[in-house]
Amino acid sequence: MKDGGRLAAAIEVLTEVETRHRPVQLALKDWGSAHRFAGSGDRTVIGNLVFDALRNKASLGARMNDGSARAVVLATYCLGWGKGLQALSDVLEQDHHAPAALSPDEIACLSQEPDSTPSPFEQADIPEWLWPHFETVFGESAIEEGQALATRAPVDMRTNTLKSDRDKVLKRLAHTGAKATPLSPVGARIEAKPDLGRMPHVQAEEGYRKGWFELQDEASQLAAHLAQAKPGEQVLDFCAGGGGKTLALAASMQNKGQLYAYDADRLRLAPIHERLQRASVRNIQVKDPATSSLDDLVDQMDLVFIDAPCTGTGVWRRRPDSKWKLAEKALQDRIEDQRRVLESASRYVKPGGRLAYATCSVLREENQAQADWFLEQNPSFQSVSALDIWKTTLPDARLPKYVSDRGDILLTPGSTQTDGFFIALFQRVQ
Ligand SMILES: C[S@@+](CC[C@H](N)C(=O)[O-])C[C@H]1O[C@@H](n2cnc3c(N)ncnc32)[C@H](O)[C@@H]1O
Repeated sequence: MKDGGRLAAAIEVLTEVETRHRPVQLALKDWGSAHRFAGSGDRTVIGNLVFDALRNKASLGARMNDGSARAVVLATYCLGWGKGLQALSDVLEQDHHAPAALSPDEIACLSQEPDSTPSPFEQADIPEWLWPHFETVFGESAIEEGQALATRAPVDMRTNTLKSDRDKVLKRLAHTGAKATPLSPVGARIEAKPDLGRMPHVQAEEGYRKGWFELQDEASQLAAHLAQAKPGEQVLDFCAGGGGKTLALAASMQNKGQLYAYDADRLRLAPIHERLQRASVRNIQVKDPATSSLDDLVDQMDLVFIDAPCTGTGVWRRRPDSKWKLAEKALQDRIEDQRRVLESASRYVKPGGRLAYATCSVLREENQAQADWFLEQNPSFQSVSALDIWKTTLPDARLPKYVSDRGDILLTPGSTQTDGFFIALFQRVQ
């Protein structure tokens, strides 16, 4: 395929996502199945166009005076990827599979800066209703943080220290350009490639199959690290889902002590078994909500980890379609879910034990406000500074920018080049 056909395909897929509310990965897959002649290189470019158009939909829509799929895909190619107006015009005119040639209005928008400054939410590439929420959290950096959430994410991996070490993983992945992550002591990173670039499929690597590393963003690695699960402890991962944090906690525990993985949704737990096996985790009991109870764990845990259900505003780099689907009602629902989870999970912490609360959201309502609420409701818990643990256990890592008075930490793409992630720690004092 030439770029003209790829642009047409990207517009078709994006239209499908927006008008029929199809998840972007599914829409891309369906397009691929219906167009078998397209090679893997074509699919990569089409996918990159669709994802980048979604990431920058508000700013490109403002620039084009038109938020349609055609307008934002053409603007992605011309402006976002820096191909320029001439190259875009040539591509549209020389390929009969290409979308229609540029209109005079489109040429005008693509060739000159707009007369008026776009609104802050458009510059930040976030939904309008979320702008005040971003301002509350980030103040003067709100546009910058929104823009960082609209960039491509790297591929981050966590070394499974039960089976390997970071040097060995980096050596094995040398051909991919993987480098040590700057903050997590067990992380490896392949930087995002620009424009047409394709990211390597690291799950096909021998090291992955052997369980030497897991795919995991550096922020998630740091959240698990800050919880400080220790060998010999009794630890409950209360929202274990597919087991990303469970595996990191197990590695910290060096397979010693007892780790329990629970999730209210048994379907979400399903992938955990295969992952635990590949990673050689042995000190674990998976608690299926349909068949097992946690009653005997009440007041028994040294550490309970809550990777709470949330709006996912911190992972928009990876799921840009979710950015435009998020509704205020969903935020309210997640706030209620989080309170329910905090109330239930905290019952398992023993006197003197710890509770870790994490979300992949950047919104105050889901983060600091929930930590405030929990402390108000539960006088038997007090706050523990995650920042102090960062300082003592990550002495070489730059300090995070967004830290609350209590020492709760918010990581962001703009400040730590990670996903957006919040972590607060508590200790049960009585
Ligand atoms: C952010 S996801 C967890 C991701 C997972 N920890 C990982 O690292 O792959 C949040 C999880 O919380 C679970 N959840 C939601 N409400 C819950 C509840 N009341 N009790 C336990 N788990 C709950 C959801 O099913 C979902 O799997």
